Amino acid sequence: MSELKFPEHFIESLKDQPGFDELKFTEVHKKNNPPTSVRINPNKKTGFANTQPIPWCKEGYYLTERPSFTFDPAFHAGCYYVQEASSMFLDTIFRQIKRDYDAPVKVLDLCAAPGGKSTLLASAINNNDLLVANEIIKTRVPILTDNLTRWGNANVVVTNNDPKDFGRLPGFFDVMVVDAPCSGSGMFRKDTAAMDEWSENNVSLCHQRQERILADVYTTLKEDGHLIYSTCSYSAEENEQILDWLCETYNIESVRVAIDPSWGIVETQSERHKAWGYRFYPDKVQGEGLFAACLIKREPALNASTYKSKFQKLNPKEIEPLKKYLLDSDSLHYFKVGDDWLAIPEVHRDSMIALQQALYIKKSGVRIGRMAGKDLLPDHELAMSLLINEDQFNSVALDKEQAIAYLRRDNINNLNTAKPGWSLMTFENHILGWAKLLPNRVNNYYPKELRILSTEARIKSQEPRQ
Ligand SMILES: C[S@@+](CC[C@H](N)C(=O)[O-])C[C@H]1O[C@@H](n2cnc3c(N)ncnc32)[C@H](O)[C@@H]1O
Repeated sequence: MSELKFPEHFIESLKDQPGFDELKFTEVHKKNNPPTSVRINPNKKTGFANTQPIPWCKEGYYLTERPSFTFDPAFHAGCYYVQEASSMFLDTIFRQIKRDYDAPVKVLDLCAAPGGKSTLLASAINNNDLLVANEIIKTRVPILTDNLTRWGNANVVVTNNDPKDFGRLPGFFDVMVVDAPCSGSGMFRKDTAAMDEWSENNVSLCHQRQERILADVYTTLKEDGHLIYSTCSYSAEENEQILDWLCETYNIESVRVAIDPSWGIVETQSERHKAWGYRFYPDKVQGEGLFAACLIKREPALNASTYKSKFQKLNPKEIEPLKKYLLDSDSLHYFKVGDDWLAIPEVHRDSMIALQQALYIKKSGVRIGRMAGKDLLPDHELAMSLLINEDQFNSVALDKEQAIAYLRRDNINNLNTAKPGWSLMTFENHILGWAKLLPNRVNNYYPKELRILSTEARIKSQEPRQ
């Protein structure tokens, strides 16, 4: 057991919290062996040896050991996401409330980078639903877009906005997930450095910021729409007290989530309004600290603004040559950004018009590529997308060594059997990206910014942090 010193006043501040067991909580932090868990992409399935299902998430699994994710091509193909198990509880909440909606839903993930909850939501929604994943901090947007590009869903938009910008879209969303920035105590076991930043004062500052974020974004939720609120903090100020503040400030009701007692999750109620909350303690569940709650807005939203299309009028002749590269190509809306062609399911056309005018969009639907004469210069997003019509492209099956060389953006020659031209590089039937095969060499088009560097830093950064 290693030396462990919690920040001053931390343990005292938790003493009266429901379900808090000081002895067991301290022991589990001393042992410091957090479980490794992954969530499988249901559309790009892959397998792991020796797994155990995570009971509150359909596609979540504990692994008995931590493999080198960096050197696993299936990771880069978007076959799974490395995610802390407690965070996957969103799956239980979302699937439960989704049953109340007959029509397609629009979902906002407000604090989305690096994309753990967004990729979970992308798998839980249907094709006619839409996910908007937003991140306020510009430097954190690329990791979010990369993770969602790998995941492959076409009905996803990534934005880079301040929560108050969503005031331009009153009553737009049916479901809003606010995975708020917090004091981070729930991550102490995995990230002991987080302990240095913890203080009672920081908890109060986080509480104020959480109220501000929720107040800024509240109008974008529809009447009878659901708000899912979560933190990775144990402090009541950031959790149950936020629920009481919401109930006092708005006409909003708490939703009780059905959980199985064997899961070890502690159900709590806020002091004044008895709003339901769900606490994860690492001595009771196989996972890190988390708090989650679900509420439903019971007041009319302001009238939605109307937005007129800014899309260029397109000549159907221009779109025709693109269609063969995509599955379900007649059900898509095509548009151009600069010289690049993009596509999103046609059902989201009006939503795209509103989003384009209200927000700063960083990614929408699938970037297909650009036409050079009659030829398509295909984009990496197309290769990763679930919409790609693979029959239209040559592909080369790489062995593990070649796949890693490709993902490093090294030279990959000796592809003797391959035909010249654009070709998909695959590993065990999973697409990794593009290469252009020339008679005497191979041009590697794997995006430079995604290439494997020799450390594991990139993969670790996929997991949620503050
Ligand atoms: C807990 S993390 C989100 C983790 C993410 N939901 C996931 O599952 O991968 C909180 C996010 O909120 C963002 N954030 C920080 N300050 C914010 C603010 N004032 N408004 C909105 N988001 C903020 C952070 O940049 C961070 O990406």
